[in-house]
Amino acid sequence: MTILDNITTYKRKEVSAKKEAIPVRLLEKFPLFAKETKSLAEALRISTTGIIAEHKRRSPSKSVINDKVLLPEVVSGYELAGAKGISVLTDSNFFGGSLDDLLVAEKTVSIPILRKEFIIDPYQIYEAKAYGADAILLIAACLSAEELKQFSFLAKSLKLDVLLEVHNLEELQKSLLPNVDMIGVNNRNLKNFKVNIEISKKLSEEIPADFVKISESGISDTETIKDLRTYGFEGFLIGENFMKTENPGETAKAFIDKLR
Ligand SMILES: O=C(O)c1ccccc1NCC(=O)[C@H](O)[C@H](O)COP(=O)(O)O
Repeated sequence: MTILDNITTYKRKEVSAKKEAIPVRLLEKFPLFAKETKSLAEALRISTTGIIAEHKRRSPSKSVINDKVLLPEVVSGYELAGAKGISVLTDSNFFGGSLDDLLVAEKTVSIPILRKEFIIDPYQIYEAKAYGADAILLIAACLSAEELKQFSFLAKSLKLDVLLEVHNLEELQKSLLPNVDMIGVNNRNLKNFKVNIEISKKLSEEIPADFVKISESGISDTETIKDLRTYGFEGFLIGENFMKTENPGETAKAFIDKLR
């Protein structure tokens, strides 16, 4: 069993309980369901820095990263620092996040917000919309080719951008779909948690230019970003490197200033 197997098994139970508590027809009545979304992909395409800064309290690989800082301070600090998008982990069991985090982030910043979740059911896409997300993450390792097609279609019909995460060529090949805006290469091996930036570089040439290329995980210095840009990457998802510090917003600012 990998960590992804554990997470998705847990998610299936969680989602089935949530569907009972708040069915889709009620989610559709949430005020934010009618919100006009902002495109994360567009924001990255016109950006010179391309940072998506993540709110991440803890993780399976690192345990507690930072449970002291308050989310509004973190996300407003990220926006002030010049991040082009905010990623909010909404999983509670493994990452210490919540849908309330998404709501608070939506109220606090005006840049696009990615709901970082392990999506295994269309219900979670409706939930993302109802709680104010502008974009969702789909993970190729968790979904069949048919599910990727259906879930990305649903997201686009709700005006949400789609970031599709891959770890290898096989996953990439089933992910090049018309309703996908961004392809994210995850540098973290989810079997042993080792990070290897070479994975992004290796897969970069297989990603057609109509997708925004994003490199995810384990990025801790600006030299890596400058290098990844030469491979066509326009977005960089960074969590732990900012969150492990006392003031993630200030850390992000110093980081992003070096990229200008
Ligand atoms: O971060 C983990 O330990 C992890 C474990 C299992 C599944 C997913 C995991 N992380 C989710 C992410 O995609 C990262 O939070 C994101 O790419 C940022 O990574 P980092 O900059 O290394 O915090």
